[in-house]
Amino acid sequence: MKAREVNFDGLVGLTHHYAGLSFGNEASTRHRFQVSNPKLAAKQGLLKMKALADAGFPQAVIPPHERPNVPVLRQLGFSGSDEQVVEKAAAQAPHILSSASSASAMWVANAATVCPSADSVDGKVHLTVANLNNKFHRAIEAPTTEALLRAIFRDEKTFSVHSALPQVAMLGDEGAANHNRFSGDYGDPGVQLFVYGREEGSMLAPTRYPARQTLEASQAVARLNQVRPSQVLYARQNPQVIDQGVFHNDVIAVSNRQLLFCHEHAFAAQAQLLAELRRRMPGFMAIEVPQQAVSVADAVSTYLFNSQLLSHEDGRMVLVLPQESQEHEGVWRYLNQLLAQDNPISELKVFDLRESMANGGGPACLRLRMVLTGAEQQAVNPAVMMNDTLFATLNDWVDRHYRDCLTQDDLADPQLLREGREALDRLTQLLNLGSVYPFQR
Ligand SMILES: NCCC[C@H](NC(=O)CCC(=O)O)C(=O)O
Repeated sequence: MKAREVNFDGLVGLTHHYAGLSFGNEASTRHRFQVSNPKLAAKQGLLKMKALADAGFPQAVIPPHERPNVPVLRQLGFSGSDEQVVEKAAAQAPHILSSASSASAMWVANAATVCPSADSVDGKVHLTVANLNNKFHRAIEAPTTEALLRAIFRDEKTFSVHSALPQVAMLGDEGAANHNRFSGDYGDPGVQLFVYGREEGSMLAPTRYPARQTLEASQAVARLNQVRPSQVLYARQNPQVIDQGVFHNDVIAVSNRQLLFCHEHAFAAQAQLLAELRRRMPGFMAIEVPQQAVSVADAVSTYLFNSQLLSHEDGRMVLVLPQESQEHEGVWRYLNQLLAQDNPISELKVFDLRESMANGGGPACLRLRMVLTGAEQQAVNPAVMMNDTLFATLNDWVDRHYRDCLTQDDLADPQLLREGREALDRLTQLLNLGSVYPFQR
């Protein structure tokens, strides 16, 4: 069986809410304190997974994390019973409770960086968990992400899961959202492009918003993942677009096989980067969208580039987009021109992901892509693979356990903590994960 790309999507957690936690992510800031609908959010994500699985793209699911994160609240000095810990945090530091309750683990493009076996020195599939150091609510994801990935990629002969880098700013790592892999067939050796926003000691950095990914982190991830040095390339993000809200590279660029679809202002020294890719990757093609056709601001508000580029077996590509890019006249016009032109993109698929989008997470943020050979696919915990049965099971699970309305004040409710644990305990059984959450240990 040929190697395929399998997309692992994050399942939205029960405490999905809008807290404005991500400075530099304009959607997050704009929707602060709005009322969220966790049930709808989870269902919107499940519908995307199911539709793509039905269209023939291998699809799997990664579960949410335990929230509120009581161990982290204890680490910050809140004490007593679990309920008292939550109650005290709500009274004394509601923003901390919000961070400890964020469902941000749903954006699994930031869970890890993946190296397929075709690119690694030891021939294993490598995953390095991201430390997400730039934001407190995201930095706390790493330990549970690691436990979940180990429960899904259990077979140590096939997979190698690496812990997150040390939690310091110099090693800020945001995972696959800043990583592109180019290849011929998926199973061919590829070129891995690591994109970073800043480098220790360098003044070349954005001034308004933070650059989350560092070169030092990217280099460490490439080492841990055993990417053959001849197959690695590093490129700096254009700091000016970071300052316009492009907090991850996947907000301004997406790639698949030999194709890079990006904005003309995505990278610093873009012309040199594209020349290098052309030199290294036979058949490389770039579609650079000019500012004149789609401005950076419109790219950020519609998430045109936070799309998924997926290959059908016959080589045709589908662009999976959020509804916001269909609703924008200019962006939609551009997309239809793109379809008519000579390039591999032959189809657009549009999804309503509004709940996630309002926190700055589009179709690409919600998935971690992995190139796997047939044997490697067999080695994945089969219970996480999306199919009719799992889709029905998870929808039913969501119906039973999720609320359809959540505000900041609700986070203080000790009942929410109990609901979450009950639901996740059930989920670990449904997905055959064993004990992965702190409350289960
Ligand atoms: N890849 C998309 C990630 C989106 C994520 N948003 C958030 O965490 C917003 C959470 C809030 O503001 O409630 C982030 O910025 O890392």
